[in-house]
Amino acid sequence: MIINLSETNSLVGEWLSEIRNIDVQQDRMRFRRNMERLGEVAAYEISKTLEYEEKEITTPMGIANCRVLKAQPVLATILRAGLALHQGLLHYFDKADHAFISAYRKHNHDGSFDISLEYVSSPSIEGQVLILSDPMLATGSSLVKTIEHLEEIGKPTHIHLVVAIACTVGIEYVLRNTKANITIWAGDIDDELTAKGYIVPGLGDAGDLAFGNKLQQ
Ligand SMILES: O=P(O)(O)OC[C@H]1O[C@H](OP(=O)(O)OP(=O)(O)O)[C@H](O)[C@@H]1O
Ligand SMILES: O=c1cc[nH]c(=O)[nH]1
Repeated sequence: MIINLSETNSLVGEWLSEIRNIDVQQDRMRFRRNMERLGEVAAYEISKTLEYEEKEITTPMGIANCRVLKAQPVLATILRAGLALHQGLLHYFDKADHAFISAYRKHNHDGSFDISLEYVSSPSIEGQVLILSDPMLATGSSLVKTIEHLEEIGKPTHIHLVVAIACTVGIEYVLRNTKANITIWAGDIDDELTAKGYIVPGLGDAGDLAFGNKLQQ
């Protein structure tokens, strides 16, 4: 299932307009905070799809029947650009365990690139709901490689992918190359991808905007 959060009127549109805007996105703190806010809204929307159970809670005045999560999801993100989005999800799923994966584009001399995945730190994800965040779903190769790797650790019951901007071909690539039960929550979906793998209109380089330019690998 694919959910485009921009298809309904909400503050998501306002935040994305700032994240994309060349005159506003240079304000790194606002850029990161808007990513966090997207993560927060996605967390709330995803929370409606999870399983709950009744629990009796003692208040100073009596007993209240509350509906609480049956199990915490596991939150995972791809370093480094995913950190702000992840922080937003963490604000809401504040009892979750976390997985971190480092993936970056290693550029070849001919201009092509491979995804290099070097660091993985994960709790058990077997039989759990996994929420994997990454601001950009461009070619989809980072997410596919990450999911392949995480699935060697354990098979989640469901994977929620949270992305700020997804590209149509990238979504198709992810859905074609993973067997997992996946829901994609996208802030917005763009149609064009450049030969260098950048989304158009997109937002530019999410990692650099959040944390500064990196040296080319
Ligand atoms: O769908 P793909 O084509 O794989 O591209 C998306 C990847 O690109 C960005 O990371 P980037 O390589 O810029 O690394 P960074 O986090 O270090 O900035 C982004 O955070 C994704 O992980
Ligand atoms: O458009 C894109 C594609 C990949 N990574 C980014 O940061 N931006």
